[in-house]
Amino acid sequence: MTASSMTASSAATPGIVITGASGRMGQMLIKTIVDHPRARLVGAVERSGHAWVGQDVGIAMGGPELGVTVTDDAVEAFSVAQAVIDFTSPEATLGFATLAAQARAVHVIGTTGMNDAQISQLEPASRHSVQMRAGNMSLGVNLLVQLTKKVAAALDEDFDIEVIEAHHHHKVDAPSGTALMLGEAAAEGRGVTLADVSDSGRDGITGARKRGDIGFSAIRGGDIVGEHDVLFAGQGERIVLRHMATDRAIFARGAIKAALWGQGKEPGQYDMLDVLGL
Ligand SMILES: NC(=O)C1=CN([C@@H]2O[C@H](COP(=O)(O)OP(=O)(O)OC[C@H]3O[C@@H](n4cnc5c(N)ncnc54)[C@H](OP(=O)(O)O)[C@@H]3O)[C@@H](O)[C@H]2O)C=CC1
Ligand SMILES: O=C(O)C1=N[C@H](C(=O)O)C[C@H](O)C1
Repeated sequence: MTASSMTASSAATPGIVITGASGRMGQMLIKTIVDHPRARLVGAVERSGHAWVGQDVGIAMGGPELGVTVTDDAVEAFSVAQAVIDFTSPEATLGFATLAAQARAVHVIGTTGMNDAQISQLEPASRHSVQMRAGNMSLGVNLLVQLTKKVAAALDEDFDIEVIEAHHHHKVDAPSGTALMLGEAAAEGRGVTLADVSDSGRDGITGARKRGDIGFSAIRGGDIVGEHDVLFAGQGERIVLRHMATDRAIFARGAIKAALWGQGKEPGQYDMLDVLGL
């Protein structure tokens, strides 16, 4: 849909499709959109063969009927959408990027664990539609990103920077998308490239810590929603910047904010700092 062909209703309350509808974030997004005054749920996508396909998504979630049937036909679902919110897997997100671009729908990407090649493959789609990607959609983490940049810029390499993250035992990628955002921010503040100084997955006789490195550690356990510390460890003092998520609704609210923010914007790649104006 072009900006000029948008109906008054779609402009006021954009229609949103959720991919990975049965997932932890998929379900949280659906619940959050249903209660949102400025967004409408117009589609729920799951992969072919999933038990939810063909069922009303509200019923599948164990609640009241929502009038939206789960489909495995993303092309059809996206054709009536002004935005697609996508928290799935890297492979799925690459496919959805192309389809969202064809539908000229804003593509909000929460999926983490994408490698550099996969991130590059997203670019062609962003020439045709707005793409908003962030490893964390919460206001708090995006504020922490800015604080991390500032603190890293103020301190020299006498302070060792470590990013420590903890997540639930289902999480499949490490370091988390958020940890990487924080690492990038620390590197930017210090005026270095993260790839040159990143140190993750320490195990065994690793040798002493290299001055200037930015380290990553990952904890996985239970139902931890997401916790991130940025530690600046000096001689005789330590500074810790911390964010603790206790409810996935913070990510869902951020994603919906991004879907609304993207309406009528020029095609291109954006992040949550753009959305929040930070
Ligand atoms: N940016 C942010 O703020 C946040 C990002 N995330 C990220 O979002 C992603 C999803 O997290 P979460 O909801 O916990 O994960 P879940 O495993 O609970 O959900 C993932 C969903 O995506 C679907 N999916 C996965 N692969 C494919 C595929 N190839 N084709 C179609 N559907 C697919 C799954 O379907 P099936 O069950 O059939 O596999 C499932 O419905 C992760 O990358 C996570 O790190 C999470 C929270 C916040
Ligand atoms: O998988 C999750 O759950 C989360 N993933 C994101 C990440 O990788 O940082 C955001 C949040 O921490 C929850």
